[in-house]
Amino acid sequence: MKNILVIGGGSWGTCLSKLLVENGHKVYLWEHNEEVRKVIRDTKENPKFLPNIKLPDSLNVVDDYADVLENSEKYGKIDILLLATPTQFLRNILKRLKNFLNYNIILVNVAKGLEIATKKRISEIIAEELGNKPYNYVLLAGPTHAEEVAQKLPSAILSVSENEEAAKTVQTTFSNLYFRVYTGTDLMGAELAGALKNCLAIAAGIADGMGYGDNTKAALITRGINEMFEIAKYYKANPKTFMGLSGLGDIIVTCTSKHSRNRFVGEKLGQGEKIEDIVSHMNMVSEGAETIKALYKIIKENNLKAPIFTALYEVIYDGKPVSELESTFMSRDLKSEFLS
Ligand SMILES: NC(=O)c1ccc[n+]([C@@H]2O[C@H](COP(=O)([O-])OP(=O)(O)OC[C@H]3O[C@@H](n4cnc5c(N)ncnc54)[C@H](O)[C@@H]3O)[C@@H](O)[C@H]2O)c1
Ligand SMILES: O=P(O)(O)OC[C@H](O)CO
Repeated sequence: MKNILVIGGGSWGTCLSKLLVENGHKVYLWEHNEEVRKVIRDTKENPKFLPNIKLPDSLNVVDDYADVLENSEKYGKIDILLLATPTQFLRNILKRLKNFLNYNIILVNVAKGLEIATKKRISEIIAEELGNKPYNYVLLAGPTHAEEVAQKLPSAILSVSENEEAAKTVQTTFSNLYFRVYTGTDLMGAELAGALKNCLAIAAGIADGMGYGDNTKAALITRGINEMFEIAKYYKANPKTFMGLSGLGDIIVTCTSKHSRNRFVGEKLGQGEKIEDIVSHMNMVSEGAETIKALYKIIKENNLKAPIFTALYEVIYDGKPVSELESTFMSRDLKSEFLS
């Protein structure tokens, strides 16, 4: 049995808290939104972020994560700290959290994105903010929508870390008969794959929203993966990771699922809605709509060949019509499939 503190009670943090309690661990959940915290505590449900799912009675909802880390005699020593906070909010959490990390802890992150202001990956943000605090960083990423995991529908995910022992500890802590965890070591590849697939899912959603068929979407996704390889090459990430659970697996689910927030944003864009209106009516986060801002800068500054991602940014934020995505995709010079 492990003592686990979850920071972030959105869909995924709530779902994983449930799973961890079911796996026999003691779980403390802190959620940013005070009203949501109260509702989870009082009703053992999270209707805002994970509706129609009963949460275990023994899930502990806390009002301050710092209190849990500071009072080990009351809560027990925390073994694993699970960060389930969207990318753009993470740095602020870390700035406070670092004051309470005083022994070696496993830090598991489940967010997938790049920080807009710095273009950094989450492991870089964490390293920057935590400095020389002792921790082992693990990313848990793969094709896992909270709505399905919470219903115990069989799912698989990757526990990836530069520290293999930490990845294995996370594997055994989270695995059960409906949640199969594999281990890996290519942290950068998995981080990039998770961040970029959210952008690709918006493009796939645009194709849905514009009324195109399965052929169009399959072609768009495949050519998008080709652009992801270009970006992986720039980062010197292992392209094999892009074909694993955190890459292809998550691309399939996010580009096709009715649960995907990123695909949904694309669908609405494809139907002619504006990004501000779409996101302001969503409870939940679309990481891709934020990450594309950082990705666009990376593509431009480094002259990377990524016409789909470039057109996607320009459609969302530069006022170009959604038809721009189609013309970028279909009307460029004809060429061989693999150029390099
Ligand atoms: N939902 C899923 O199925 C799923 C699966 C895998 C990974 N993820 C990733 O997990 C991360 C968390 O997403 P989610 O789906 O659990 O969240 P969500 O979209 O369901 O909810 C948004 C969360 O952000 C919090 N938030 C809003 N403003 C904040 C602020 N200023 N500071 C801190 N927190 C704030 C909300 O309180 C809430 O917890 C994202 O990176 C997402 O891509 C989600
Ligand atoms: O709902 P999305 O599009 O944010 O995707 C959530 C997860 O990353 C799926 O694995």
